[in-house]
Amino acid sequence: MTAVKLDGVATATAVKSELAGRIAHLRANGIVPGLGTLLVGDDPGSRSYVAGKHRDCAEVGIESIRVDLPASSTQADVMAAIRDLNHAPEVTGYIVQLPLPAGLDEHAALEAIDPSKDADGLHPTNLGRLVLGIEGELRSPLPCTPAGIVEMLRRYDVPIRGKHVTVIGRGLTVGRPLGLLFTRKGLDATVTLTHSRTLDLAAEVRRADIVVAAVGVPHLVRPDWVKPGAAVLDVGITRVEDEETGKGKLTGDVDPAVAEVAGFLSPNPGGVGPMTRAMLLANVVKAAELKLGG
Ligand SMILES: Nc1nc(=O)c2c([nH]1)NC[C@@H]1CN(c3ccc(C(=O)N[C@@H](CCC(=O)O)C(=O)O)cc3)C=[N+]21
Repeated sequence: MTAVKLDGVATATAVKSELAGRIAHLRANGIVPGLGTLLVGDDPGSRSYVAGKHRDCAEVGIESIRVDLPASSTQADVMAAIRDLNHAPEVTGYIVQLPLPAGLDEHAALEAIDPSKDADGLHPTNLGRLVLGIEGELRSPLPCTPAGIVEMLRRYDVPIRGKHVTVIGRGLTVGRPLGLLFTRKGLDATVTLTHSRTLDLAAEVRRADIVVAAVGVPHLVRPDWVKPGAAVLDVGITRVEDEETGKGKLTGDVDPAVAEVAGFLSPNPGGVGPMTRAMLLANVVKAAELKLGG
């Protein structure tokens, strides 16, 4: 058996083309959506992610505003930049690129974001609304990677209700909010949220209909861990050296041989990453529509 590929590039393209129409409607009504990014320091990975977000915005008609601070910035510098973004009228939503350089307080930075401009859905108010599980159309942004995973599963008609989901990793941006999202009314999955102290990870993965691996351990998930036919989403990414060429390359958390057992598998790169970026754009559009009163 070979798994159906959960194609994040194609699915993100579909999401973006749907957003383009909504953006045109906003602009016709005098609202120009604008995404701000705050990048502190010069980590090459973070720089390239931020550059990608600005390219995505240009593609769909969202303005983008880039704020870059040096690695030597103090907490006060970061907080001042956040205050400016909160007040900038052309910025309808923004993100603080994580991780911040060592020594800076990420929680303080996230808490200072105006929740109505929180394009990542990581402000405590928005995470709190996710915990509260407000029914119906959610009026607050969802964290982008969890939202992208659910959107991808929906578009491939992968059943979720009543299914067993095993999430590997309890981090702020993926595992922790994903557990909350999958167990909400309407999605109704049963979730096992695992982490580095889980005693028998293989057993927790074997019982899952949907596996989400978000830890950054290359090829952690082995084919003999996966229930035949399960959907496997490979989120974690690690830069490793290619043994033959000596060049850097990206490796996911899932052994590629899992494709022989799984029913659905997201490649990495080309899977959840592009969906994360598409959902960031969706959050910006949603926030701008709320401004319009939609
Ligand atoms: N405030 C904040 N919000 C984030 O959403 C956030 C963050 N900080 N810090 C870092 C992580 C990581 N992240 C990725 C998004 C897309 C790809 C992506 O599109 N990757 C491509 C490959 C890109 C490449 O080649 O480097 C792919 O999977 O196909 C990767 C990683 C968002 N993050």
